[in-house]
Amino acid sequence: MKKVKLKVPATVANLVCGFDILGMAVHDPYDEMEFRLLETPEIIIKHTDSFGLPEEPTGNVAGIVLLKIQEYFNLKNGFEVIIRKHIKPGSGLGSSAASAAGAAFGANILLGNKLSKEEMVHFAMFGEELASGVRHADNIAPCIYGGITLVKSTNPIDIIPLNSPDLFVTAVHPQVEVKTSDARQILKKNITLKSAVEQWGNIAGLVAGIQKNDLPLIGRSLTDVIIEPIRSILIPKFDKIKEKSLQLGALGGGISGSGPSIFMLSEQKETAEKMAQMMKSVYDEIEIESLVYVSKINPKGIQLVEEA
Ligand SMILES: Nc1ncnc2c1ncn2[C@@H]1O[C@H](COP(=O)(O)OP(=O)(O)O)[C@@H](O)[C@H]1O
Ligand SMILES: N[C@@H](CCOP(=O)(O)O)C(=O)O
Repeated sequence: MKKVKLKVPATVANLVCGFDILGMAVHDPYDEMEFRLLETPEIIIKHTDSFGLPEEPTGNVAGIVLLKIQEYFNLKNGFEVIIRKHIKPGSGLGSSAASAAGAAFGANILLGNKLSKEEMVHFAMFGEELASGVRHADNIAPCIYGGITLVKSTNPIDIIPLNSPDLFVTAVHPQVEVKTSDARQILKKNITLKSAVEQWGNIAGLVAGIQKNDLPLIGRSLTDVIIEPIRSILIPKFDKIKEKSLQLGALGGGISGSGPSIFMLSEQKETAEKMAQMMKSVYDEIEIESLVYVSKINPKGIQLVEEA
């Protein structure tokens, strides 16, 4: 019986302007996943965390991904997965993507690395479909590839790994739940050509800034005229946190994924830590509990920590 242990990182999707196409992996928080290949065809999911997530394979994003892989390879084997989740579900930090991407990655190692990264993304997207109703890959891709990725297309899958600037990421997760599925439903289905043109400018500017390591360009491209004005209404003190972060020296930032987490990028650790303190105190003032993370962009993504 083979065993694989993984460290699966949180991800920040959208990077403000790149709805459903841009994302980055961070070092903290991360989930731990342990896989065993079984002689029998069952899929067993166990959670050793306290989030009360479904353990039946069809209700858990990891289970769905494993079922699809089992079906694709016509396997007689099954899988046992033990998940210790530290990325809170509904945080906007890619909690569902971590389990989905981790499942594809872990199963692939147990099966002798038969899948390409694109194929792992393909299977992991079934997990995102279960969580949010949509097969988006902007969290899954950076989880699997590491660093910052551009999802040029999901059909066919075309993932462009971008550079990983050496930046700090401060994230705050106020303890109000925003489900990705709900945060998608409130979005407008149509946008004006004027706002599309503005957004294209921001996305292109951000990708150019990342590739050229032009930090001021990254900062001024972290602007969203389409999604943020609608979703930020669901996040208490969003404007205040953004304004104060910029005053403290953030390059820029905004909603992480579909929220409620907010992330900010900075060059200096000191700035990142000051922002974390400020974010916590803003939520303390209004008696909303919050979790704060000071981390860096994670160029590697999912890490294999043990194989036996
Ligand atoms: N293994 C899992 N990890 C995280 N969420 C899961 C898992 N399995 C099922 N879910 C469901 O997915 C949803 C959380 O996903 P989502 O709203 O996208 O949160 P996040 O933004 O943190 O990824 C919840 O409804 C949760 O019950
Ligand atoms: N592009 C998606 C990203 C969702 O990220 P999550 O971390 O909130 O699951 C969206 O914005 O809906």
